[in-house]
Amino acid sequence: MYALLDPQEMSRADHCAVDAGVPALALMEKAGCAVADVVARRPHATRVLVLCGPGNNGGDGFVAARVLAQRGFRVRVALLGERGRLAGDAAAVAALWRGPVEDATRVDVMAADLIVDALFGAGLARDLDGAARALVERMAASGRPIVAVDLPSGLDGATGLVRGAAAPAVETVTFFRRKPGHLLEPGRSLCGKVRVADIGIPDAVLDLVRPKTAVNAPHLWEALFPVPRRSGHKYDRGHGVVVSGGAWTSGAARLAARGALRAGAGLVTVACPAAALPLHAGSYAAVMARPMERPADLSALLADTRLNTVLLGPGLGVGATTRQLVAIAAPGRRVVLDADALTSFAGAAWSVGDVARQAAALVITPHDGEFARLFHGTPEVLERPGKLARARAAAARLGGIVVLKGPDTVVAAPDGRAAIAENAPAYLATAGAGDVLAGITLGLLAQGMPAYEAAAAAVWVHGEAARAAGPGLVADDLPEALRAVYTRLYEALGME
Ligand SMILES: NC(=O)C1=CN([C@@H]2O[C@H](COP(=O)(O)OP(=O)(O)OC[C@H]3O[C@@H](n4cnc5c(N)ncnc54)[C@H](OP(=O)(O)O)[C@@H]3O)[C@@H](O)[C@H]2O)[C@@H](O)CC1
Ligand SMILES: Nc1ncnc2c1ncn2[C@@H]1O[C@H](COP(=O)(O)OP(=O)(O)O)[C@@H](O)[C@H]1O
Ligand SMILES: [K+]
Repeated sequence: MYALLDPQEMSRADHCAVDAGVPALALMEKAGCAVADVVARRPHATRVLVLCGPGNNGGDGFVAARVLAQRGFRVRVALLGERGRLAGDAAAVAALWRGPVEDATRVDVMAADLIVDALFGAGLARDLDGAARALVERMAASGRPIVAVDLPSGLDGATGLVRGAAAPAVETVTFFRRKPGHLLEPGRSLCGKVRVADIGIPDAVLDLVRPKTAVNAPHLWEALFPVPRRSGHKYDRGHGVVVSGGAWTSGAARLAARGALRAGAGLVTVACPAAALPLHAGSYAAVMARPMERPADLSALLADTRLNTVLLGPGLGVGATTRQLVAIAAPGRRVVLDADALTSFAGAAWSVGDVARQAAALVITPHDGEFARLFHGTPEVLERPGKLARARAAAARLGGIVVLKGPDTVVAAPDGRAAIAENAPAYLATAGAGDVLAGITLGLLAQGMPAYEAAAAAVWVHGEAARAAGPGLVADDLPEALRAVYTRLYEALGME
């Protein structure tokens, strides 16, 4: 359900299934039938044009065409490439198609109510160009509803990036499990509704394939989610510290502190310049505000070892003082770096690697801009194709957890595990939402949750809180909306 397989992993799953005795042709038949089922359920589609490519994606198209014709649809098939060059299972199923096979480079895409895009799927090997690209562009311009087989052709299943061109589908039928490209933008927006068809690959093959990417959902972290115990007290639930900027920029730290408390931290202290004290004290009475005029004041505050989890960044200011505060906070503590704390290390990712080595745990929560600044001059991270690979490379480079935010937030660990979020509504992109996320992460870390799971859980509950708050959301609503999310989670996790 939740595993995401890149094309290589999917190919391994396919081979494992065949080794276990499932005939490859049967997989293709089921795949094509699943596509036909989806097409048959679409409204007003009697004339169906199936565009088949030269590989097995095209094979699925031939099966779908045959099944739809048997069900009474008026089906035309057009092939990109020469029929004589079809091989293996694709050639076998093409031979079962009794109707004409048109030349896809010349076919009139407008003479159809619906187009089945079976040109390229997992085997996309390079950017589309020439006739293939022109065909995809004609398909995209046709305005006809498109049902994509496995992936919209031209979309890279591993990265979610478009290679040359891709036509937006109304529905995409994929097989066995979804692929990262179905969740990562722009892929997600191009796929339309994604349906996963069971084609007879046994779930047990996942034990052999061992995919490292998953949808971010409670299954990943619920076993480690901190649920209050009847016999517990607040000190069991950690003490988080938010390091705040001055009065004018203290809103970000206030949002973070609220997020941390609502996420279940036992206590939250804000360390701030004196001018910001009344603002913090008046925000949530439950937040404790402590004066911090100079970095030494933070050292003094953190001398109490119970304050073992610290967030730095939101509204903190960019520069040497922030770097100094990070250096004070990191040793032996669980640390979240966001916003200004990341920009303070622009082009110096190695320094953040040092922070990770000193800290008990490190989570960074950049958006794309902060990520690009931090890893400026680190091509082995920035030049990786796609958000998932970049986040993974960054986590490996730093030795810490990377939360690369956006509509498709990726959480990545140094060991290669990664989770992609799919529950964030578009209206979550609002000023201060990221500050609340950093605070929720702090709150979960303070409660002792392992860093990868804490970061993934924070992203998920943040998205759920946005949905619970609904359209018109402002960041201030998010900590309040967490209550409904926690109520459901605690119930599901069996709170005493
Ligand atoms: N795995 C499974 O369990 C199952 C998989 N199934 C299905 O198989 C699909 C994968 O099939 P696949 O591996 O044959 O690859 P596919 O996507 O058809 O493309 C390869 C062809 O495209 C060509 N080509 C590539 N890039 C190109 C470009 N830019 N421009 C032009 N040409 C390009 C490439 O040519 P070449 O690179 O060799 O020159 C080759 O001819 C998968 O998506 C699913 O639908 C199902 O049947 C159920 C079971
Ligand atoms: N298009 C989008 N759809 C859903 N969520 C989004 C989208 N764009 C951004 N987000 C989320 O909104 C939040 C914005 O955080 P950030 O960029 O740090 O903003 P701020 O600094 O204003 O808090 C992040 O949690 C991010 O994942
Ligand atoms: K396709």
